[in-house]
Order: sequence, then structure tokens, then C-alpha cells
Amino acid sequence: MNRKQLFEQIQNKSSFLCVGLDTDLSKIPGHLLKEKDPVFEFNKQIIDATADFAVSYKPNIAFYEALGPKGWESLQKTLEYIPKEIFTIADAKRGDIGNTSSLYAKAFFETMNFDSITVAPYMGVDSVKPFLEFEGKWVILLALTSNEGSKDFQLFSSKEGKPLFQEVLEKSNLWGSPENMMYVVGATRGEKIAEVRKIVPNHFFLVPGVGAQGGSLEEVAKFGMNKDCGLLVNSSRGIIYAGNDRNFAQAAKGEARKLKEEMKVLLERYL
Ligand SMILES: O=c1ccn([C@@H]2O[C@H](COP(=O)(O)O)[C@@H](O)[C@H]2O)c(=O)[nH]1
Repeated sequence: MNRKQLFEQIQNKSSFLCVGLDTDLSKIPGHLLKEKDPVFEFNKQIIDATADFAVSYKPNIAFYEALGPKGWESLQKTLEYIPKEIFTIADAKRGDIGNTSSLYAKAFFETMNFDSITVAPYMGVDSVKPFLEFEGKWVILLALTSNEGSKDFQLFSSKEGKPLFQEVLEKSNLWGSPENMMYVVGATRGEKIAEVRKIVPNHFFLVPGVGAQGGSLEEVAKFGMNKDCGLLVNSSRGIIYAGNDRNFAQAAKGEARKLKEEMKVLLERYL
């Protein structure tokens, strides 16, 4: 999917919501556990309930890898079930020496048909470039993450006073373009989002951290929105575990709709 198609979908749905499919067998409603593939059954009902409000789905690969071959099968079925016009993100945080990155890219872009993958920048240009060689696919590079530990390295300033996240943005935005690269910027980082936006005015941001992690959607839009919206805001637990009985999908729908309504107002205000 290209940038124009993504923006069209945001406009059509008045939403920049990404639903995180962090599906955990210990958290899904008990009645699903007797299904042949409980993870897929859960995801299927979540997708049916939220697809009108979401422009993107983000399965976090850890939740599937942890289940071995059955988990990979549930992931593949989930990916195939997501409506074609909706942007898919493999939240896998990969990145290795070049020839290994090429195979990670092949795994997620060819063997599976994800639109994008999250990649860690720590190993530098040759670990990221192989992902950028796939036409129509996207790298989503970790820039300023939502977790407490992001202070350890990302906010750490060199002697020249420049924090590492700034170095990452300034260097990496020359590796790709706003047509094939996005950045992960945590919703919990408030005004720092404005600093990131100044360095990369045209790139899309994948923004995790609203909902369960307490980030503010309002601040994300105020500091991060650009002329093409430029935001995909993710919520995982806040949506998919909104309920845990037989009505879980209805509860998820309610939460997704609530976020979408807030996004509609923010789009009207800032776009
Ligand atoms: O900086 C980051 C990068 C990735 N994540 C991932 O996003 C979701 C957030 O889940 P919630 O339940 O909405 O908190 C999860 O898959 C994380 O691994 C992140 O939170 N922060």
C-alpha cells in the first residue's frame, strides 16, 4: 500500500486508528479455548468488530512466536483475514547484519504478505536497507519508544548535547523516504513528539502508548499531525481486552468506536 492510499483510507474513515492484535491465550475469554484455533477465532471476531474504525492492524509477533508453529499458523490466518485495504504492520522489531535482514524481510514481506515491519536501528544502515528494497513495503524504524527504558539510550545525549533519537532520525531519514519509511514515536513522550516532527516533517509515525500505557491522543495529534495526518495511533490491550466474556467483540467495538470519534474531531481540528 502506498502513502496516498493510506491517507485516502484515513480520510474515508475519519480515523487513524491502528488496532494492536497482542493476542494472549491467558487473557482471551475462556469459552474460546475450546475452539480449534482460539487465537484466530479471537482475532477474527475482533477484526469483524473493529474494521469499520481501523485503518491498520498490528499483530505483535511475540504473541504468536511464543506459541510455536501453531502461533505462526494463527498469524498467517489472521493476516489473510484482514481486509485488503487495511494497512498491516508486523511488530517484530527486527534488524541484523545485511544478509540476515534480507531474510527477515523476505519472511515478513513475501512468505507472509505484511505491508510493513518494525525495525530496530541499532545496527545501522546495512541492517535496515534490505527491508527497503521491497517495492510497496514499509520500514517502521524505532525512534523514540514509549517505554520507561527509552531514557537509557534514546534520550541520552552525546557530548555535543544531541540525544540519540535525534541522531537516528537525522541519519536514517536519508536511507529511505516518506514513501517507504515511518517512525515509531511513543504517545507517552508528549512534547518530544513535536521535536521529532520538526526533524521529519513528512514521515508517518506509528504511535503506540495510548490506552493501557496512558499516553494522550490529544497531545499526539497536537504535536504530531502533519498535512497527510502522518499518524497511525495504536491501542492494543485497551481495545482487545475491553471485555472478557462472550460479548468481548462488542466491548472492543465500543472502545475502537470511541477512539475513532476522538480522532475524527482531531482530524477536523488539525488537518
Ligand atoms: O515504543 C513502543 C513500541 C512498540 N510498542 C508495542 O505496541 C503495543 C502497545 O500495546 P498496548 O497494549 O496498547 O500498550 C505492544 O505491542 C507493544 O509491544 C510499544 O508499546 N511501545
